[in-house]
Amino acid sequence: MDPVEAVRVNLSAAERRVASLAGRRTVKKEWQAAWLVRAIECIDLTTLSGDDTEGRVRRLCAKARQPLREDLQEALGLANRRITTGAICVYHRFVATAVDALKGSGIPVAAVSTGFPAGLSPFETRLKEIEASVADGAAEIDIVITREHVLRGNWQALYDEVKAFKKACGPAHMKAILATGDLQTLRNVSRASWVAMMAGSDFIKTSTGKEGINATLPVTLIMLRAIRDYREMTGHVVGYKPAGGISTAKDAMAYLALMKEELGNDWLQPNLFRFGASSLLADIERQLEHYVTGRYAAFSHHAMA
Ligand SMILES: O=C[C@H](O)COP(=O)(O)O
Repeated sequence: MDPVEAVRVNLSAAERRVASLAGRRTVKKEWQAAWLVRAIECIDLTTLSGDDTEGRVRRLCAKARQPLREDLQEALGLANRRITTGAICVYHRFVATAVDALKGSGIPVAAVSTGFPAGLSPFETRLKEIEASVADGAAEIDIVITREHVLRGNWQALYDEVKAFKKACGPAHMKAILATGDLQTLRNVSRASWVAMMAGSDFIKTSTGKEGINATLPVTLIMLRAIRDYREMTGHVVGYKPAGGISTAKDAMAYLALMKEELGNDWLQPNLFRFGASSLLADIERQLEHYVTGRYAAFSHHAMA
């Protein structure tokens, strides 16, 4: 736990670094369109509502297969490119439905398991939920950590928990949701990131989307630096997923710029970067339509599910 104990974070430097982002990097016209297409390919298209239904999940899967209207894709000169979202993200109950709806597409299904969003159901139940999601065909499992372990500084307990979740995932990729809005300090965010990576997480993810504060750029900076330092120390490459409240093309551009500057182009691919988002795609499609036609469509023209 030495690297975990050694973590220090300079809050004002992190805020300054993030604040300078918009002034230093502007991406316009065809470059912006290209970045937005890449953003689409990195979306975990998500529905995590109490009123989710099989019908909604099937419609979302159809959208994941064809996230950009054909005429827009053609106008962007991408008619021959197969564009899909990075994954679909659903509750365990809808994994089998999504796997069926995505058959033949190669699009993975991610399940939020382990008593999402609070992660407070019995430990054995959480392990069984992971196993059930994998058995139903989930290729990716988004686990939630026990925040109390972080708040009490019980890093060994956090490590043991995440390690057990990873084992239960078997061949499925594991994304560890840190629920950063609950962790009180950026130092805790960094320490939890280290522990989650040491315990074998394939991705670290900010939020469930249900905390009071979800993904932010300062939190992202801290998590990306942890990923970078962890790679330097161990050679292990870990992906990043900001989630919750990312709903505009402008937000997406800021995250992509930070990824590029902090970790480089390798992290601008769906194997190492995902947006967890339910409504981001609609705004990106709207911006791309504006780029192609010069007009903005109503949000309802780009309905999600
Ligand atoms: O993991 C994904 C989040 O739950 C989605 O959050 P959002 O609905 O704010 O986009």
